[in-house]
Amino acid sequence: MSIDTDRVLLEFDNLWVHSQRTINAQSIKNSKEASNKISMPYSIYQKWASKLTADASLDKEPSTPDRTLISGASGTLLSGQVTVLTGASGSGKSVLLRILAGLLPMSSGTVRLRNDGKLSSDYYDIHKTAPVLWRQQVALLAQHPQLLDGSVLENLQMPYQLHAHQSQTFDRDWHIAQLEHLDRSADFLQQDAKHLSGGERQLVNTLRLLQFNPKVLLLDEPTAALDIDTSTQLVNLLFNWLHADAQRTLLWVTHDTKDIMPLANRHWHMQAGVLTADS
Ligand SMILES: Nc1ncnc2c1ncn2[C@@H]1O[C@H](COP(=O)(O)OP(=O)(O)OP(=O)(O)O)[C@@H](O)[C@H]1O
Repeated sequence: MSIDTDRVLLEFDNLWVHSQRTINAQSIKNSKEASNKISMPYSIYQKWASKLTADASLDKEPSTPDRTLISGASGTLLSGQVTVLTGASGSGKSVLLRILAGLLPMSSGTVRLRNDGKLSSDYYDIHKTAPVLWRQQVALLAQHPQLLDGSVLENLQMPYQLHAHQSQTFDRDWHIAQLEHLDRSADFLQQDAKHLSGGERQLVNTLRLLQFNPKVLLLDEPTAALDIDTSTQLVNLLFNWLHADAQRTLLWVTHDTKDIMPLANRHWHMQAGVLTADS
């Protein structure tokens, strides 16, 4: 299948992100219009959109000076590959991931995702794609997962109530097969999410994302708070997912250069908002 590997799945070009000024009247108007069009986006999108409305003074200059968070970042994510992103705290790694996931507005630049569907364009453009559609394909796994009250099963099924996933069917057998890889029986589905350990919460959060088959998975230090065994299980889960389909890619932010770096195909580094790639 060499024809399918090393293809560009996602590319971003000349991304600039500034604090404050990125939140302007036009970006709010665009986000509201996009939100209206898709009728029921993820709650995180709604929270973000309402925060923009509450925080931003639409036609006024920002009250604090502009700060450049990302300076002209460009890069490509290739199919079947793991790209590791390192950098000091505060260098802009999480900001880059949230931009690529469509969770933060950028000041300028482009992000494009390969489209193998029957639409006329070969790529989805982040600026022209409904956020909920974008996030189905470019998913962000954060360090601290948010679970709802209820069982593991209810947490996994919850996204199917959203408009975006109403045409899809929850696949219990797929989850049970994944749980077997994680040394857990089907009984795990009935556990109360409130009583899960931090590691178990992360596993549930990961399954909740993977069940929708994203093409691009953005990982923001997902193993940072986990013990070694759970961390190993999560890494195995993520690599099984990556290798199950040639049209997938991982971008992995980590400070753990000992365990994760040897698994990487490529290494990027962020320093004060400037992204560089090892040759
Ligand atoms: N929405 C935002 N608006 C303004 N500034 C932000 C926003 N999000 C992050 N920042 C700032 O951008 C800088 C980079 O933050 P970021 O979270 O990307 O760092 P990081 O490299 O992921 O660090 P760490 O390794 O500690 O997680 C920080 O100074 C942070 O305060």
